[in-house]
Amino acid sequence: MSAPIIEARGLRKTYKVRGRGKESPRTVEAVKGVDITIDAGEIVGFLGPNGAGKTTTLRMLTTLLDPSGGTATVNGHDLAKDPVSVRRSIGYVAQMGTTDPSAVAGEELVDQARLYGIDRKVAADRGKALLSGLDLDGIWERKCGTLSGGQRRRLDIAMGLIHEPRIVFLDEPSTGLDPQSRANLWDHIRRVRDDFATTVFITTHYMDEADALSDRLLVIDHGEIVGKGTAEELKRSVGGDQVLLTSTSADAAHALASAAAAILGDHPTEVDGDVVRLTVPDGASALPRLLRGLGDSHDVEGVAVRRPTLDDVFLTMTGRSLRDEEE
Ligand SMILES: Nc1ncnc2c1ncn2[C@@H]1O[C@H](COP(=O)(O)OP(=O)(O)OP(=O)(O)O)[C@@H](O)[C@H]1O
Repeated sequence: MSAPIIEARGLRKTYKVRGRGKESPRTVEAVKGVDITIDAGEIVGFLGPNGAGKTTTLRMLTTLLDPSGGTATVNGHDLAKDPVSVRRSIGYVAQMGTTDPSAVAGEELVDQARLYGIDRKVAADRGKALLSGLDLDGIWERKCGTLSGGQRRRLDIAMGLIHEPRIVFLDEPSTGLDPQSRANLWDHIRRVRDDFATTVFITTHYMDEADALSDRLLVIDHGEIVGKGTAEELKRSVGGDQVLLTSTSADAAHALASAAAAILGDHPTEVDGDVVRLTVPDGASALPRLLRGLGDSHDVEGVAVRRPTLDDVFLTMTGRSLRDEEE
C-alpha cells in the first residue's frame, strides 16, 4: 500500500478572540486534535454543520493557517517544515472563489498558471483542455462576471487545477447553486478525479452532496471527527434499515409484529398505532422474505423500506440533527 497522500495527527487550532469592551479575551477551540488519513485518488467528503471546524481544518491543510498543535503531511511534505512544497502540490478552491468579475476567463486561467511558473502557451493549452473537460467550451473570452453561478464554480475548479496538483481542496463548492447545477458540478468533480487521478477533499454541510459525491466521509462536529467511513458503512453503523408495515388497526398491528418476529427473528420492533416498524440489517432482502412468510394471514395495507440517511448517522453520533443545524 502506498503512503497516504494526506496524513494529519492531532491537528488542532485555537483562536484567541478579543473580548468586547470590558470582556476578557477568550479562546475558541475550533479544531480539537483531529487525525485524518486520505489515500491518493479518493474523493473525501468532510461533512459537518456550520461552525464545526471544516474550513479551519482545510485552511490548516492548505498552509493558509498555522495549526496550534499537531502534525500533518500533504503529498509527503511536512506542513510546518515545507509549506512551499505543500502549496505547489495542491489546488485550493475557496468558498467564494477567486475570479475577478471584470477579468476575462481565459486570462484568469493563464495568470493563475503563471503564478506557478508555467509557460504562457502551455497554460493556454492546458486551460482550454480543462475548460473543455468541465463543459466550459466557449467561455475563454467571456468576462467572469457574465457567467452563470454553475459556470463560475466550474471555472473556479479549473483555476484550482491549472497547475496539475495531485490534490484539490474544495470548500463548500456547491453553495448557492440550484439543484441541477449542483448535480452537474458533482459529475464534473467525479470526472476530474477519473481523468486526472486527482485526490479531492471537499467540505460540505449538505448531506446529499456528501452522500452522492464522496467515496469516503469524515464527519466533524464541534472540532472533533465523530465518524469516518463510506456513506454505506456509516449508515450501517446506526443500526440498519427500517421496514414499515401498515396494518388495519392497532390490535392487528400488534399481531402483525409478533408474526414478523416469528419470520425474521428477533429485531428491534415498535408498534405505533397501526404501523409496525422493524429495524433490520438489510431491508431490501428482509421485505420479500417477510411478505412471503406472512402470506394472506395478515392484512397489510402498505409496506415501505426506509434506509438510514446521513442525518440519522449524525443524529446517532451527536444527538442532534444536521438538518436543524443547517436551518
Ligand atoms: N478567525 C476566527 N476567530 C475566532 N473564531 C473563529 C475564527 N474562524 C472561525 N472561528 C470559529 O471556529 C469555529 C469553527 O469555524 P469554521 O469556519 O472552521 O467552521 P466550518 O465548519 O467551516 O463552518 P462553515 O460551514 O460555517 O464554514 C466556529 O466556532 C467559528 O466561529
